[in-house]
Amino acid sequence: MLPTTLTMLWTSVTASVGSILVLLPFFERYCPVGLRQYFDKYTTIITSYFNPYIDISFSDVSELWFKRSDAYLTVETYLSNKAPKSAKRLKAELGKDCSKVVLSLDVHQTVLDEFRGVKIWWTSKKEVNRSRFSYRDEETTMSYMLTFHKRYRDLIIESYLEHVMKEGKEIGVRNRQRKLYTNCPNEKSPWYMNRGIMWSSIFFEHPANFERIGLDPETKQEIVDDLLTFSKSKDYYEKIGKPWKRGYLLHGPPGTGKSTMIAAMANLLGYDVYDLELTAVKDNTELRKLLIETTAKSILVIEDIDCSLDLTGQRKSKTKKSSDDDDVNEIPKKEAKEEEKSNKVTLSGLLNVIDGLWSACGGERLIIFTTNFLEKLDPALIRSGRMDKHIELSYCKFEAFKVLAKNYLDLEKHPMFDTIQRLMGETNITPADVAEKLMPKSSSDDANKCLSTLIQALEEAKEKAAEKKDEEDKLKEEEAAKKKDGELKLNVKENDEVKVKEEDQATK
Ligand SMILES: Nc1ncnc2c1ncn2[C@@H]1O[C@H](COP(=O)(O)OP(=O)(O)OP(=O)(O)O)[C@@H](O)[C@H]1O
Ligand SMILES: [Mg+2]
Repeated sequence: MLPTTLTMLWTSVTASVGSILVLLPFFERYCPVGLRQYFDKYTTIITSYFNPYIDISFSDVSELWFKRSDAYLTVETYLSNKAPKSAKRLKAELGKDCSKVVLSLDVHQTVLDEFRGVKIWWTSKKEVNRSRFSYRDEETTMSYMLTFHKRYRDLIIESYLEHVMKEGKEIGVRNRQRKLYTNCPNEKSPWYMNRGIMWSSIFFEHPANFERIGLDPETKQEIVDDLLTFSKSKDYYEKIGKPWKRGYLLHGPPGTGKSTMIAAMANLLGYDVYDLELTAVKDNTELRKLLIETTAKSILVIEDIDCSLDLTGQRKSKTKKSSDDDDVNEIPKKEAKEEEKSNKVTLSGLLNVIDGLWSACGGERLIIFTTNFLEKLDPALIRSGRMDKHIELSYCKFEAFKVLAKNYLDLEKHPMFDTIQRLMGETNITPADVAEKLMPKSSSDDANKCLSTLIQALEEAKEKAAEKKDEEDKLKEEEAAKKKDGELKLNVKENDEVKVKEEDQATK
C-alpha cells in the first residue's frame, strides 16, 4: 500500500515539476512584467526559508546609467577564464587585435568554481524590467549570480570576492587592447560626441621595442632596468609615502628617437599612452580635469615641452625679485592668482599637476617630457622629484649603428663597417637619418648599396660641418679684427686727448 502511495506521490511531484519546467520558458516570455515580478518576489521569500544557499548578485547597471558596473565587468573577465572549461553554452566575440576569439558565459548558464576546497556556482542572468526612463518601455539587466552554502559566508565575503576582483582585474589588464589617448577632440566625430569628452582614443599599436632602438647597449639596459624596477615597486612607494609615479625627461636633437622610445616604454610595461597637447588646454583647471580622467598603468606624455607653452623662465622672472628659490610654494600668492586668472596653463599649474595632489590619483604612471633644447627649460620643471631621470638621446654612434644595421639589414659584420665607424667618430648624423639610409628603396637595393648610401651621407655631413666651421671661424676672425680695430682707434683717440690736455696745461 505504502509503496504504491509513494509512487503515486512521486509521479505527481515529477509531473508538476515537469510541467513547471515546460511552462517556464512560456511564462518567462509571455507573462506581463508586473505579474512576473510579483511571482518572483513571493517565490524568493518562500524558498529563502528553506534554502541553505546564499546568492550575491552582480548587476551590470551602475550608478552612472551610461556606464556598465565595474564589478560586473570584472566578474565577466574573471569568468572568461573559467567558462570555456565547464559551461555548456558560450558566447564568442572577437578580442584584442581582432585576431583571437574570446569566449564568455552565455545567458542562463552556470559554471562551477572552487576556492580553498569550497564549491561556488556562478550563473549568468538576464532580466527585463520596466524602464526607469519614460521613453523606453522595458530595459534589460544582465547580472551574474554567485551562489554558495551559508556555511562559507565569511570565507566568500572576506576572501573569495577579493580574489575574484583581483584576478579579474589582472586578466583584464593582460587582455586589454591598449590605447593612445589625445586631448584634441576627434574632428571626424559629430560635435555632440565630443561634448564633455576630455580624451579621445585610438588603439595603440606602435611596433617599437627596446631591442630595435639604436642606442648603446649599456644605456639601453639601464633604462629598461629602471622601468622594470619602477613597475614592480608598488610596496616600496607605499613604504616611503610617495605617489607611485616617475618622471622622465628625454632630450636631444630632432630625429634621435625620443618619440620612438616612449612607444617602446609603453610596450615594455603594457601601459596606455596619454599624449597631452598643452596648447589645446584652456587653463589650469582643465589640466587638472584631464589628469583626473587618466587611468593607472599609463604614460602621460608632453612632447616638445619648450614649444608647448611660454614656460621657460616665465616663473623665474616673476619670482626673481622676491626669491631665488625654485620651489613652487615660494611663488607669491598674488602672482600665482594672476597666473591662474590669465586663462591658460601656467608653469605653476603644470608643476602642481606633476607633483601636487592631482598626480597621486591612479598610481603606477610615468610622466614624460621631451625637448630638443634642454637649456631652455626652467630648472624647477626638471629637477629631481619631478623629472627623476634625464635621458639624453644624441647623434648616432657606432654601437647604436650596429643595432640599426642588424634590424634593417640583418648584418652583424661587414667590411664597410670600419669606414662607417671612423666617419661616425668625425661627424654627427641622427639615428633617423641612418635608419632612412639603411632602408632599401627598391628590390635591387642590397646591403652594399644601403651602406654605400650611408657612407656618402656621412661624407657629405662631414663636408658640410667643415664648411660651417670654416664660416664660423671666418666670422669669429672678422669680429676679432673689428674689435681690435675699434680698440686701436679708441687708443689713438685717448692718446690724442691726453696730448691735447698736456699741451693745454703747458700753454697755461
Ligand atoms: N635611436 C633610434 N633607433 C631606431 N630608430 C630611430 C632612432 N631614432 C630615430 N629613429 C627613427 O627615426 C624616426 C624619427 O624618430 P623619432 O620621431 O622618435 O625622433 P624624435 O627624437 O622624437 O624627433 P623630434 O624631436 O623631431 O620629435 C622614427 O621613425 C624612427 O624609426
Ligand atoms: Mg618626437
